[in-house]
Amino acid sequence: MSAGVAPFERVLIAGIGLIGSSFALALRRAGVAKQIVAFDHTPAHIDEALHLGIADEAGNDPALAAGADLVVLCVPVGACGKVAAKLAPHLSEGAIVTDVGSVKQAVIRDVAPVLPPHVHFIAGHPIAGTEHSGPAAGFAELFDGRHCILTPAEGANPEAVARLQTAWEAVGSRVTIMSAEHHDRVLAITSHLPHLIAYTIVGTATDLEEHMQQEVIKYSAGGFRDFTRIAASDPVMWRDVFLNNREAVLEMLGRLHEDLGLLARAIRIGDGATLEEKFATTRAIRRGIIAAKQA
Ligand SMILES: NC(=O)C1=CN([C@@H]2O[C@H](COP(=O)(O)OP(=O)(O)OC[C@H]3O[C@@H](n4cnc5c(N)ncnc54)[C@H](O)[C@@H]3O)[C@@H](O)[C@H]2O)C=CC1
Ligand SMILES: O=C(O)C(=O)Cc1ccc(O)cc1
Repeated sequence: MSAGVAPFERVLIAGIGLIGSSFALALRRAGVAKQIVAFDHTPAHIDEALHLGIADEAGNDPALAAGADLVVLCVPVGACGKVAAKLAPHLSEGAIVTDVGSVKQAVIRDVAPVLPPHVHFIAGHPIAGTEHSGPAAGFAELFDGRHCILTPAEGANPEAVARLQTAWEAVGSRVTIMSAEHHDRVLAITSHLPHLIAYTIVGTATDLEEHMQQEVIKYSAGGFRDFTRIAASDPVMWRDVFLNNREAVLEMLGRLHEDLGLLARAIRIGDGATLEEKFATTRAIRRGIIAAKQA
């Protein structure tokens, strides 16, 4: 049991994929959930969650939410509103409802209005994941040492926010609280745009003629390999991220276009000083990230 954290009686994970199953396993590891139940619409995921011992009960009946004091929406961003509406009639008085979606303003827009007034909705996003999906991809250590951002609405119940924060800390995360708008702008540049670039570059390479494709695979130990890992991420999840964080992603994409234009010009006119200066700056940023991780 995690020191000082009162366990939840019944935790409902709605969407027992990579993040849902990892959270369930991490809660178990921390001993902060007496009972874990899974709600999902994929029969194979329900079976796997039971078979792998991720959940004590699992099914596609929204009444599974009855009696839960913590409900975690772990479905793609575009499905959060629909799933919350299904669970809503079964939610207990005082339950904390949260989510793990990669976009926050759209989830809050879709979920908050469909919930009854007797629950506490606090949106959240663990900054931890992989390119894999489904219950079998989950692991208890996923959130260890990783950030988790909570974006409570103004006027959210402070005890509920604190309780949710202790749950994320119990599973190993470092919690930060910020506005949903700020979250969406920060994640647009740090996560959403990098995924868009990876999907694009792998797609562009694949469009090249057959003999080049073989060479792409053969020499993919270079930087391209990292892009292929990211570009293997779940298509539905990422479709929903881009459709639901449209404004911030398009703003960052515009800035990227401008910077790419400057680099293209420097290459065309042989301006080595500009290229070197740019690359020296980005190297310092990378080293700063590594140093901050080690601190
Ligand atoms: N994959 C990643 O690296 C990260 C994902 N996230 C967020 O976590 C959420 C879940 O992502 P993953 O766990 O990666 O996805 P996943 O594809 O592994 O799991 C999603 C689960 O939700 C179920 N589901 C989908 N729509 C449903 C519906 N309408 N009703 C009931 N069940 C439904 C699916 O059957 C599946 O079991 C997404 O919102 C994503 O933005 C957050 C951080 C990292
Ligand atoms: O696998 C990777 O490199 C990731 O970037 C994982 C990830 C994907 C989506 C998120 O919202 C947060 C983390």
